[in-house]
Amino acid sequence: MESNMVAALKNSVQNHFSSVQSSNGSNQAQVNKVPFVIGVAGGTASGKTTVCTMIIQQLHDQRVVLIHQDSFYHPLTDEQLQKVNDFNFDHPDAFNTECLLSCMEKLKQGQAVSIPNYDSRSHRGIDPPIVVNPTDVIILEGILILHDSRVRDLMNMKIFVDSDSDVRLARRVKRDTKDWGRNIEYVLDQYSKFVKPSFEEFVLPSKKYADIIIPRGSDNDVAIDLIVQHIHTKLGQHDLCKIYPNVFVIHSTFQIRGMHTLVRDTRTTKHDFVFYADRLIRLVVEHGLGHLPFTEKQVITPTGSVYTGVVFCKRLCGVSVIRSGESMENALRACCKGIKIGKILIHRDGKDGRQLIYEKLPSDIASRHVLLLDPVLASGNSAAKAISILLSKGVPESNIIFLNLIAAPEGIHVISRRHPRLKIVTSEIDLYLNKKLQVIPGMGEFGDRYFGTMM
Ligand SMILES: Nc1nc2c(ncn2[C@@H]2O[C@H](COP(=O)(O)OP(=O)(O)OP(=O)(O)O)[C@@H](O)[C@H]2O)c(=O)[nH]1
Ligand SMILES: O=P(O)(O)OC[C@H]1O[C@H](OP(=O)(O)OP(=O)(O)O)[C@H](O)[C@@H]1O
Ligand SMILES: O=c1cc[nH]c(=O)[nH]1
Repeated sequence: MESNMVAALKNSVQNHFSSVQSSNGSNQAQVNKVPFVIGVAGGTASGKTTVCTMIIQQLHDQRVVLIHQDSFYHPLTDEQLQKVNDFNFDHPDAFNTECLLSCMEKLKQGQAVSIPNYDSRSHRGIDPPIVVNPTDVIILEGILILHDSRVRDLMNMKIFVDSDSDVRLARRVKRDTKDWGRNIEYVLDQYSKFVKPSFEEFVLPSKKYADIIIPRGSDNDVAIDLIVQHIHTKLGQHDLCKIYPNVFVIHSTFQIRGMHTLVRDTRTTKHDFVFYADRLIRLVVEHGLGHLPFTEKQVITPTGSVYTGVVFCKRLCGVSVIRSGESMENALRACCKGIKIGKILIHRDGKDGRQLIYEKLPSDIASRHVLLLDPVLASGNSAAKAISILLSKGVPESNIIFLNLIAAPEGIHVISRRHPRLKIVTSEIDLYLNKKLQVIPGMGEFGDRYFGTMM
């Protein structure tokens, strides 16, 4: 599982790295979009194909491709063909999963692939193969598509279509006899000998990996609407937010891009840098606070009406990483009156080591939600050290919200992989980290620019 995830992440970073010389000679980032991959599994005749078709229809403004796991059946040998009635088409070994993985790898890298055109009458691939072009959304459909962890790891969303087994059997009998011209005895024999046992042994256990289970299959319009809405939201996000559900980038507007343009401009004066960095920090802090738990509360308004609202989470504190993180304290204090703020000082020790020099944290920090403050996430070494200190004090990982202004993909990978339950809230994700561990394009040394200590 880990290795595939790492491969997917490397691709994502490579995509960010891939740059071309534009006509005016400047270095222009060419970002290949990583496709959003949806897996749709379920028992035979559960309605997977119909669910996929409905999703595709509703995603009409996106480039979507549907890939069937059936295309990756191993072609039967002459010997197997002679005893085809004894062949188990419902066993994971019937599929060439290596071929599926290699096709997916290429598609994720933005390359077109030829997938086998499997013919279920001859039980072999026929010419010509099917050419699949890279798209924004790839839907992988098949009874056992959630069975192999390597295939699951490619997916951003896993769906299981859960239809009643009697309904499925009835549909299967009808389809196999009417559409495929099969003999009823063979259909029922195949069902009891292979389809049902394999469903119980392999298909049903894969349901636990699904993010969404659709009861009643394609009859469930509400579930399909929700799925499509979620896909639309995810497609509008940065690729890293698709990979890591706990990474949040504040919604970009021209106003925010304008502030970023100012803080990133090397000619910006210290005074303006502080002014615009503070404005951006305030937005990140407000956004981060939005990830804290709330409880419902009703109040009476001056018109005598009831307003149903929420109460802010009370048990929280800030922790700033000295020195740049201290620039975020004012914004947090302005939003949360009287909030306790702890401090951590980490010294750069060698290329990637970080050494704790000093910490002063609230004594009851373990029972608080922690807003960890550091405007730049570069290699992730400082953050990793700071987080390890918080965890050692008993703060649950899921209680930490790490707030920063800019984040490099490398830092996001390090922190999100190590701490999947922690949330990262940032205002922009940059392209990459250079050999000097500077964020590119970045904003230079934040602390020097903010505190005016530049040489
Ligand atoms: N007899 C026979 N069965 C096959 C062959 N290839 C696939 N199958 C069967 O096809 C089934 C997988 O397809 P289904 O999930 O029923 O097909 P589907 O049309 O995608 O189903 P839904 O869209 O969910 O209704 C497996 O249970 C296999 O037993 C074949 O060559 N011969
Ligand atoms: O992700 P990393 O590679 O660890 O880099 C990020 C760290 O670098 C900056 O601090 P710096 O060490 O420059 O200290 P400063 O805040 O005193 O400027 C920044 O504020 C982070 O703490
Ligand atoms: O680019 C970088 C990297 C680390 N710290 C910064 O302030 N800027």
